[in-house]
Amino acid sequence: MMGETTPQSREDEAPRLARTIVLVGMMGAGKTAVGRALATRLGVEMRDSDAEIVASSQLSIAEIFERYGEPFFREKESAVIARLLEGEPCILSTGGGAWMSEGNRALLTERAAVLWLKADLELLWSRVRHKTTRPLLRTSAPKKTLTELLAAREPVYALAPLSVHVQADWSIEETAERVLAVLAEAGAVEGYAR
Ligand SMILES: Nc1ncnc2c1ncn2[C@@H]1O[C@H](COP(=O)(O)OP(=O)(O)O)[C@@H](O)[C@H]1O
Ligand SMILES: O=C(O)C1=C[C@@H](OP(=O)(O)O)[C@@H](O)[C@H](O)C1
Ligand SMILES: [Mg+2]
Repeated sequence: MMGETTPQSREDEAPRLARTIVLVGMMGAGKTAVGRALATRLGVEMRDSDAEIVASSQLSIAEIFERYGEPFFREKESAVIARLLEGEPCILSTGGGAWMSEGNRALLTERAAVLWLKADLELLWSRVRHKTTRPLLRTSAPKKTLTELLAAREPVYALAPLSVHVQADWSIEETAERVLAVLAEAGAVEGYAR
């Protein structure tokens, strides 16, 4: 009968990505964790530019910075992002510095739906302070370094077309739901019903 929803047609109406969804934002904002939850929620692949670089080089991010320096890491990061954008639409979590490159911004803006996970300093600090995995914070005053990085980068993150201001009392799942709602509103995810 017309208008009746069969199981098959419901399946056809499952949320669908119009383009790859890219999460940008500071270290500790939750790009990797929320990206993973988002991908599970949508039933699509989740890729993380840092994880791709680690897998292909067989070195940790910290080791890459130590041995070859940040410019080398940034080259790899840009190459990984360009390669992943060639594939099927997916969730792509970037490293915090990826969006600082004008070339990356141009490519991502053209080819993907970019969402900034905005987070305040104290929340970021609470999430990164006990980790040793982020070479840029291996300074004598890491909180000051994080503060300065945030101040320098925030105007650039603000160029992202979409954003969600994450809150300390949101779970990873709840954050993913809120991100999804913003993406659906922007038309980046089709067929999403809460
Ligand atoms: N509600 C939350 N949203 C995002 N991350 C959270 C949350 N609660 C705890 N975390 C933790 O914060 C840390 C930083 O998250 P991560 O996804 O690595 O950030 P990023 O990739 O943006 O640097 C991880 O250990 C993550 O599990
Ligand atoms: O902000 C940055 O410049 C970086 C963030 C890290 O990723 P996360 O943002 O996922 O921690 C990682 O790419 C590298 O340590 C550099
Ligand atoms: Mg990450």
